[in-house]
Amino acid sequence: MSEIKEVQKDILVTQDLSIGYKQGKKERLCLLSDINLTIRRGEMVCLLGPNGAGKSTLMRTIAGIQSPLAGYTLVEGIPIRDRNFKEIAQLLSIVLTERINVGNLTVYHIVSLGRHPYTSWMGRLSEEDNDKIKGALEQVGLLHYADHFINQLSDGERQRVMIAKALAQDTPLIMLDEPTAHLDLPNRVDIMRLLHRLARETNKAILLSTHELDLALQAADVIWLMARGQTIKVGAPEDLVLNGSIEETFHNKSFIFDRKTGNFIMNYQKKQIIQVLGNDVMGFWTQRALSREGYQVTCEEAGNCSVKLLEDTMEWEIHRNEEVKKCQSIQELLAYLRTFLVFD
Ligand SMILES: Nc1ncnc2c1ncn2[C@@H]1O[C@H](COP(=O)(O)OP(=O)(O)OP(=O)(O)O)[C@@H](O)[C@H]1O
Repeated sequence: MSEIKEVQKDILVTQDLSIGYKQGKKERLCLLSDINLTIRRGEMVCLLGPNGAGKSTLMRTIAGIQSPLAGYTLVEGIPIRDRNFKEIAQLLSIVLTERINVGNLTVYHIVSLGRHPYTSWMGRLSEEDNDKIKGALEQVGLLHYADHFINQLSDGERQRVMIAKALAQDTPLIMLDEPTAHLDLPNRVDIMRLLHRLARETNKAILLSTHELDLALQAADVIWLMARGQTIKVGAPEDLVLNGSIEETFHNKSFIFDRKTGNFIMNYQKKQIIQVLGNDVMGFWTQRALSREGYQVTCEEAGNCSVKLLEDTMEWEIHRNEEVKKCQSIQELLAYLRTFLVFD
Protein backbone atom coordinates (compact mmCIF):
# COMPACT_ATOMS: atom_id res chain seq x y z
CA MET A 1 0.00 0.00 0.00
CA SER A 2 2.86 2.42 0.85
CA GLU A 3 4.22 1.88 -2.69
CA ILE A 4 0.91 2.97 -4.18
CA LYS A 5 0.74 6.13 -2.02
CA GLU A 6 4.19 7.20 -3.13
CA VAL A 7 3.25 7.38 -6.78
CA GLN A 8 0.00 9.29 -6.36
CA LYS A 9 1.51 12.57 -7.53
CA ASP A 10 1.71 11.05 -11.01
CA ILE A 11 -1.59 10.61 -12.80
CA LEU A 12 -0.57 7.42 -14.56
CA VAL A 13 1.88 4.83 -13.32
CA THR A 14 2.60 1.42 -14.77
CA GLN A 15 4.33 -0.93 -12.38
CA ASP A 16 6.33 -3.87 -13.74
CA LEU A 17 3.76 -4.23 -16.48
CA SER A 18 4.09 -7.06 -18.99
CA ILE A 19 1.99 -6.85 -22.12
CA GLY A 20 1.10 -9.49 -24.64
CA TYR A 21 -1.31 -12.29 -25.40
CA LYS A 22 -2.26 -15.59 -23.87
CA GLN A 23 -2.28 -18.24 -26.56
CA GLY A 24 -3.92 -21.39 -25.34
CA LYS A 25 -3.64 -22.62 -21.77
CA LYS A 26 0.11 -22.32 -21.28
CA GLU A 27 1.52 -20.42 -24.24
CA ARG A 28 2.03 -16.66 -23.98
CA LEU A 29 3.25 -14.09 -26.46
CA CYS A 30 5.01 -11.54 -24.27
CA LEU A 31 5.66 -8.36 -26.29
CA LEU A 32 7.34 -6.43 -23.50
CA SER A 33 7.87 -6.83 -19.79
CA ASP A 34 8.92 -4.71 -16.80
CA ILE A 35 7.31 -1.57 -18.18
CA ASN A 36 7.58 1.21 -15.62
CA LEU A 37 6.22 4.46 -16.98
CA THR A 38 4.65 7.56 -15.51
CA ILE A 39 2.70 10.57 -16.75
CA ARG A 40 2.44 13.70 -14.66
CA ARG A 41 -0.34 16.22 -14.42
CA GLY A 42 -0.59 18.64 -17.34
CA GLU A 43 1.69 16.50 -19.51
CA MET A 44 1.09 15.32 -23.06
CA VAL A 45 2.84 12.07 -23.91
CA CYS A 46 3.10 10.65 -27.44
CA LEU A 47 3.62 6.93 -27.86
CA LEU A 48 5.62 6.29 -31.03
CA GLY A 49 6.96 3.18 -32.66
CA PRO A 50 7.04 1.24 -35.91
CA ASN A 51 4.13 -0.97 -37.01
CA GLY A 52 3.79 -4.02 -34.80
CA ALA A 53 5.86 -2.57 -31.95
CA GLY A 54 2.97 -3.11 -29.53
CA LYS A 55 1.54 0.41 -29.17
CA SER A 56 -2.12 -0.66 -29.35
CA THR A 57 -1.45 -3.55 -27.00
CA LEU A 58 0.14 -1.17 -24.47
CA MET A 59 -2.69 1.36 -24.81
CA ARG A 60 -5.34 -1.35 -24.38
CA THR A 61 -3.53 -2.81 -21.38
CA ILE A 62 -3.15 0.58 -19.70
CA ALA A 63 -6.85 1.26 -20.28
CA GLY A 64 -7.87 -2.07 -18.75
CA ILE A 65 -9.43 -3.29 -22.02
CA GLN A 66 -6.84 -6.06 -22.13
CA SER A 67 -5.39 -7.90 -19.11
CA PRO A 68 -1.68 -7.49 -18.44
CA LEU A 69 0.46 -10.64 -18.39
CA ALA A 70 1.94 -9.24 -15.17
CA GLY A 71 2.10 -5.99 -13.22
CA TYR A 72 -0.52 -3.30 -13.07
CA THR A 73 -1.58 0.22 -14.00
CA LEU A 74 -2.53 2.91 -11.50
CA VAL A 75 -4.47 6.04 -12.33
CA GLU A 76 -4.23 8.56 -9.51
CA GLY A 77 -3.01 5.73 -7.32
CA ILE A 78 -6.00 3.51 -8.09
CA PRO A 79 -5.21 0.16 -9.73
CA ILE A 80 -7.21 -0.27 -12.96
CA ARG A 81 -7.16 -4.03 -12.75
CA ASP A 82 -10.41 -5.57 -11.53
CA ARG A 83 -12.29 -2.24 -11.55
CA ASN A 84 -15.72 -2.27 -13.15
CA PHE A 85 -16.60 -0.32 -16.28
CA LYS A 86 -18.11 2.64 -14.40
CA GLU A 87 -15.12 2.95 -12.06
CA ILE A 88 -12.64 2.87 -14.94
CA ALA A 89 -14.75 5.40 -16.88
CA GLN A 90 -14.25 7.86 -14.03
CA LEU A 91 -10.48 7.44 -14.18
CA LEU A 92 -9.75 7.43 -17.90
CA SER A 93 -11.46 8.30 -21.14
CA ILE A 94 -10.59 6.92 -24.53
CA VAL A 95 -10.85 8.50 -27.97
CA LEU A 96 -10.67 5.83 -30.66
CA THR A 97 -9.42 6.14 -34.24
CA GLU A 98 -12.61 4.99 -35.95
CA ARG A 99 -14.60 7.71 -37.66
CA ILE A 100 -17.95 7.95 -35.88
CA ASN A 101 -20.99 7.55 -38.09
CA VAL A 102 -24.08 8.51 -36.14
CA GLY A 103 -25.74 11.08 -38.36
CA ASN A 104 -28.90 11.59 -36.33
CA LEU A 105 -27.15 12.65 -33.11
CA THR A 106 -26.33 16.25 -32.33
CA VAL A 107 -22.90 17.39 -31.19
CA TYR A 108 -24.37 18.14 -27.76
CA HIS A 109 -25.86 14.65 -27.48
CA ILE A 110 -22.56 12.96 -28.35
CA VAL A 111 -20.60 15.05 -25.86
CA SER A 112 -23.28 14.34 -23.23
CA LEU A 113 -22.46 10.61 -23.54
CA GLY A 114 -19.23 11.46 -21.76
CA ARG A 115 -21.31 12.13 -18.63
CA HIS A 116 -22.59 8.55 -18.63
CA PRO A 117 -20.40 7.35 -15.71
CA TYR A 118 -21.97 10.03 -13.50
CA THR A 119 -25.63 9.99 -14.47
CA SER A 120 -28.38 7.84 -12.95
CA TRP A 121 -29.53 4.70 -14.77
CA MET A 122 -32.07 6.87 -16.61
CA GLY A 123 -29.23 8.98 -17.96
CA ARG A 124 -30.86 12.28 -16.91
CA LEU A 125 -28.39 15.17 -17.04
CA SER A 126 -28.03 17.40 -13.99
CA GLU A 127 -27.14 21.08 -14.10
CA GLU A 128 -23.54 20.13 -13.34
CA ASP A 129 -23.56 17.67 -16.26
CA ASN A 130 -24.85 20.35 -18.63
CA ASP A 131 -22.20 22.79 -17.39
CA LYS A 132 -19.46 20.23 -17.99
CA ILE A 133 -20.76 19.51 -21.51
CA LYS A 134 -20.88 23.20 -22.42
CA GLY A 135 -17.45 23.76 -20.84
CA ALA A 136 -15.98 20.88 -22.86
CA LEU A 137 -17.49 22.22 -26.11
CA GLU A 138 -16.10 25.64 -25.32
CA GLN A 139 -12.63 24.21 -24.69
CA VAL A 140 -12.53 22.65 -28.15
CA GLY A 141 -14.09 25.74 -29.76
CA LEU A 142 -17.34 24.07 -30.83
CA LEU A 143 -20.00 25.50 -28.52
CA HIS A 144 -21.65 27.22 -31.48
CA TYR A 145 -22.03 23.80 -33.14
CA ALA A 146 -23.86 22.24 -30.18
CA ASP A 147 -27.14 21.76 -32.10
CA HIS A 148 -25.55 20.61 -35.35
CA PHE A 149 -25.84 17.00 -36.41
CA ILE A 150 -22.52 15.16 -36.41
CA ASN A 151 -22.77 14.34 -40.13
CA GLN A 152 -22.76 18.07 -40.90
CA LEU A 153 -19.24 18.35 -39.51
CA SER A 154 -15.83 17.90 -41.12
CA ASP A 155 -13.50 15.12 -39.95
CA GLY A 156 -11.42 17.63 -37.97
CA GLU A 157 -14.51 18.96 -36.22
CA ARG A 158 -15.75 15.44 -35.49
CA GLN A 159 -12.45 14.64 -33.85
CA ARG A 160 -12.79 17.75 -31.71
CA VAL A 161 -16.28 16.58 -30.70
CA MET A 162 -14.80 13.28 -29.54
CA ILE A 163 -12.16 15.14 -27.57
CA ALA A 164 -14.94 17.26 -26.01
CA LYS A 165 -16.74 14.04 -25.04
CA ALA A 166 -13.57 12.86 -23.29
CA LEU A 167 -13.28 16.24 -21.55
CA ALA A 168 -16.92 16.04 -20.43
CA GLN A 169 -16.12 12.63 -18.96
CA ASP A 170 -13.78 14.62 -16.74
CA THR A 171 -11.18 11.94 -16.06
CA PRO A 172 -7.63 12.63 -14.90
CA LEU A 173 -6.27 10.64 -17.86
CA ILE A 174 -7.34 10.99 -21.50
CA MET A 175 -6.06 8.39 -23.96
CA LEU A 176 -6.28 8.79 -27.73
CA ASP A 177 -5.54 6.13 -30.31
CA GLU A 178 -4.04 7.79 -33.42
CA PRO A 179 -6.21 10.92 -33.09
CA THR A 180 -4.95 12.49 -36.33
CA ALA A 181 -5.26 9.39 -38.52
CA HIS A 182 -7.96 10.62 -40.94
CA LEU A 183 -7.03 14.28 -41.04
CA ASP A 184 -5.23 16.57 -43.46
CA LEU A 185 -2.11 18.43 -42.37
CA PRO A 186 -3.72 21.66 -41.04
CA ASN A 187 -6.22 19.59 -39.01
CA ARG A 188 -3.47 17.27 -37.74
CA VAL A 189 -1.51 20.28 -36.52
CA ASP A 190 -4.67 21.82 -34.96
CA ILE A 191 -5.52 18.63 -33.06
CA MET A 192 -1.98 18.24 -31.70
CA ARG A 193 -1.89 21.88 -30.63
CA LEU A 194 -5.34 21.55 -29.05
CA LEU A 195 -4.32 18.47 -27.08
CA HIS A 196 -1.17 20.13 -25.85
CA ARG A 197 -3.10 23.22 -24.76
CA LEU A 198 -5.75 21.07 -23.05
CA ALA A 199 -3.13 19.16 -21.09
CA ARG A 200 -1.82 22.47 -19.75
CA GLU A 201 -5.19 24.15 -19.18
CA THR A 202 -6.97 21.21 -17.56
CA ASN A 203 -3.94 19.76 -15.77
CA LYS A 204 -4.99 16.33 -17.01
CA ALA A 205 -2.60 13.74 -18.40
CA ILE A 206 -2.94 13.08 -22.13
CA LEU A 207 -1.52 9.95 -23.72
CA LEU A 208 -1.80 9.40 -27.43
CA SER A 209 -0.43 6.85 -29.83
CA THR A 210 0.59 8.19 -33.20
CA HIS A 211 2.61 7.62 -36.35
CA GLU A 212 3.10 11.37 -36.76
CA LEU A 213 6.73 11.53 -35.81
CA ASP A 214 7.32 15.12 -36.96
CA LEU A 215 4.25 16.47 -35.17
CA ALA A 216 4.99 14.47 -32.03
CA LEU A 217 8.53 15.80 -31.98
CA GLN A 218 7.13 19.32 -32.01
CA ALA A 219 4.11 18.97 -29.73
CA ALA A 220 4.81 16.27 -27.12
CA ASP A 221 6.16 17.03 -23.67
CA VAL A 222 7.43 13.48 -23.45
CA ILE A 223 7.81 10.69 -25.99
CA TRP A 224 7.55 7.00 -25.25
CA LEU A 225 9.51 5.30 -27.99
CA MET A 226 8.61 1.69 -28.50
CA ALA A 227 10.34 -0.98 -30.57
CA ARG A 228 9.65 -4.71 -30.57
CA GLY A 229 11.51 -6.48 -27.75
CA GLN A 230 13.30 -3.35 -26.53
CA THR A 231 12.84 -1.31 -23.38
CA ILE A 232 10.64 1.73 -24.02
CA LYS A 233 12.78 4.84 -24.33
CA VAL A 234 11.36 7.85 -22.53
CA GLY A 235 12.36 11.48 -22.81
CA ALA A 236 11.72 14.95 -24.11
CA PRO A 237 11.57 14.74 -27.94
CA GLU A 238 14.78 16.74 -28.28
CA ASP A 239 16.68 14.39 -25.92
CA LEU A 240 15.60 11.38 -27.95
CA VAL A 241 16.78 13.07 -31.14
CA LEU A 242 20.11 14.12 -29.67
CA ASN A 243 20.91 10.73 -28.13
CA GLY A 244 20.14 8.93 -31.41
CA SER A 245 17.11 6.97 -30.11
CA ILE A 246 14.76 8.20 -32.83
CA GLU A 247 17.22 7.24 -35.55
CA GLU A 248 17.82 3.84 -34.00
CA THR A 249 14.12 3.02 -33.56
CA PHE A 250 13.10 4.00 -37.08
CA HIS A 251 16.31 2.80 -38.74
CA ASN A 252 15.67 1.93 -42.35
CA LYS A 253 17.87 1.85 -45.41
CA SER A 254 15.31 3.81 -47.51
CA PHE A 255 15.61 7.02 -45.52
CA ILE A 256 17.88 8.95 -43.22
CA PHE A 257 16.78 10.86 -40.15
CA ASP A 258 18.20 14.37 -40.27
CA ARG A 259 18.98 15.36 -36.68
CA LYS A 260 19.29 19.03 -37.65
CA THR A 261 15.73 19.37 -38.96
CA GLY A 262 13.96 16.43 -37.31
CA ASN A 263 12.85 15.21 -40.75
CA PHE A 264 13.24 11.92 -42.53
CA ILE A 265 14.97 12.28 -45.87
CA MET A 266 14.67 9.67 -48.57
CA ASN A 267 17.93 7.91 -49.07
CA TYR A 268 18.60 7.94 -52.81
CA GLN A 269 21.51 6.04 -54.26
CA LYS A 270 24.16 8.61 -55.18
CA LYS A 271 25.62 8.22 -58.67
CA GLN A 272 27.46 11.52 -59.15
CA ILE A 273 28.97 14.31 -57.15
CA ILE A 274 28.04 17.92 -57.86
CA GLN A 275 29.17 21.23 -56.41
CA VAL A 276 26.49 23.72 -55.39
CA LEU A 277 27.56 27.29 -54.65
CA GLY A 278 25.14 29.24 -52.48
CA ASN A 279 22.98 28.21 -49.60
CA ASP A 280 19.95 29.43 -47.69
CA VAL A 281 16.42 28.45 -48.76
CA MET A 282 17.18 28.18 -52.47
CA GLY A 283 20.19 26.01 -51.66
CA PHE A 284 18.13 23.71 -49.44
CA TRP A 285 15.51 23.01 -52.12
CA THR A 286 18.12 22.71 -54.87
CA GLN A 287 19.99 20.17 -52.76
CA ARG A 288 16.78 18.20 -52.16
CA ALA A 289 16.02 18.06 -55.86
CA LEU A 290 19.59 17.07 -56.76
CA SER A 291 19.63 14.30 -54.12
CA ARG A 292 16.45 12.84 -55.58
CA GLU A 293 18.17 12.90 -58.96
CA GLY A 294 21.05 10.85 -57.56
CA TYR A 295 23.61 13.58 -56.97
CA GLN A 296 25.75 13.88 -53.90
CA VAL A 297 25.86 17.61 -53.22
CA THR A 298 28.98 19.31 -51.91
CA CYS A 299 30.15 22.89 -51.50
CA GLU A 300 33.73 21.86 -52.39
CA GLU A 301 35.09 21.75 -55.91
CA ALA A 302 34.24 18.32 -57.29
CA GLY A 303 33.77 16.60 -60.63
CA ASN A 304 33.27 18.56 -63.82
CA CYS A 305 29.97 20.17 -62.93
CA SER A 306 28.88 22.90 -60.53
CA VAL A 307 25.66 24.84 -59.96
CA LYS A 308 25.81 28.46 -58.89
CA LEU A 309 22.69 29.89 -57.26
CA LEU A 310 21.82 33.42 -58.30
CA GLU A 311 19.54 34.30 -55.43
CA ASP A 312 18.65 37.82 -56.57
CA THR A 313 17.18 36.66 -59.87
CA MET A 314 16.22 33.12 -58.70
CA GLU A 315 18.29 31.50 -61.40
CA TRP A 316 20.60 28.52 -61.53
CA GLU A 317 23.88 28.78 -63.45
CA ILE A 318 25.37 25.45 -64.46
CA HIS A 319 29.10 25.34 -65.21
CA ARG A 320 30.21 22.21 -66.97
CA ASN A 321 33.60 21.96 -68.58
CA GLU A 322 33.77 25.24 -70.52
CA GLU A 323 30.00 25.58 -70.94
CA VAL A 324 27.69 27.83 -68.90
CA LYS A 325 23.92 27.39 -68.96
CA LYS A 326 21.30 29.44 -67.06
CA CYS A 327 18.06 27.86 -65.86
CA GLN A 328 14.96 29.63 -64.55
CA SER A 329 13.62 26.77 -62.44
CA ILE A 330 14.69 23.58 -60.67
CA GLN A 331 12.64 21.62 -63.16
CA GLU A 332 14.67 23.15 -66.01
CA LEU A 333 17.92 22.55 -64.12
CA LEU A 334 17.12 18.85 -63.65
CA ALA A 335 16.04 18.45 -67.27
CA TYR A 336 19.34 19.96 -68.41
CA LEU A 337 21.41 17.76 -66.08
CA ARG A 338 19.59 14.68 -67.38
CA THR A 339 20.67 15.42 -70.94
CA PHE A 340 24.31 14.85 -70.23
CA LEU A 341 23.85 12.21 -67.50
CA VAL A 342 22.83 9.93 -70.36
CA PHE A 343 26.00 10.66 -72.30
CA ASP A 344 28.51 10.69 -69.41
N1 LIG B 1 -5.04 -10.74 -30.57
C1 LIG B 1 -3.74 -10.98 -30.76
N2 LIG B 1 -3.20 -12.19 -30.50
C2 LIG B 1 -1.88 -12.44 -30.70
N3 LIG B 1 -1.02 -11.51 -31.15
C3 LIG B 1 -1.48 -10.29 -31.41
C4 LIG B 1 -2.85 -9.95 -31.24
N4 LIG B 1 -3.01 -8.65 -31.58
C5 LIG B 1 -1.80 -8.20 -31.95
N5 LIG B 1 -0.88 -9.18 -31.83
C6 LIG B 1 0.57 -9.07 -32.14
O1 LIG B 1 1.15 -8.14 -31.24
C7 LIG B 1 2.12 -7.36 -31.93
C8 LIG B 1 1.90 -5.91 -31.62
O2 LIG B 1 0.67 -5.50 -32.17
P1 LIG B 1 0.07 -4.06 -31.91
O3 LIG B 1 -1.19 -3.96 -32.71
O4 LIG B 1 -0.01 -3.78 -30.47
O5 LIG B 1 1.22 -3.13 -32.56
P2 LIG B 1 1.16 -1.60 -32.96
O6 LIG B 1 2.46 -1.00 -32.54
O7 LIG B 1 -0.07 -0.96 -32.42
O8 LIG B 1 1.09 -1.67 -34.53
P3 LIG B 1 0.51 -0.62 -35.58
O9 LIG B 1 1.39 0.56 -35.55
O10 LIG B 1 0.60 -1.36 -36.86
O11 LIG B 1 -0.92 -0.31 -35.19
C9 LIG B 1 1.99 -7.68 -33.41
O12 LIG B 1 3.10 -8.45 -33.80
C10 LIG B 1 0.75 -8.49 -33.53
O13 LIG B 1 0.93 -9.54 -34.45
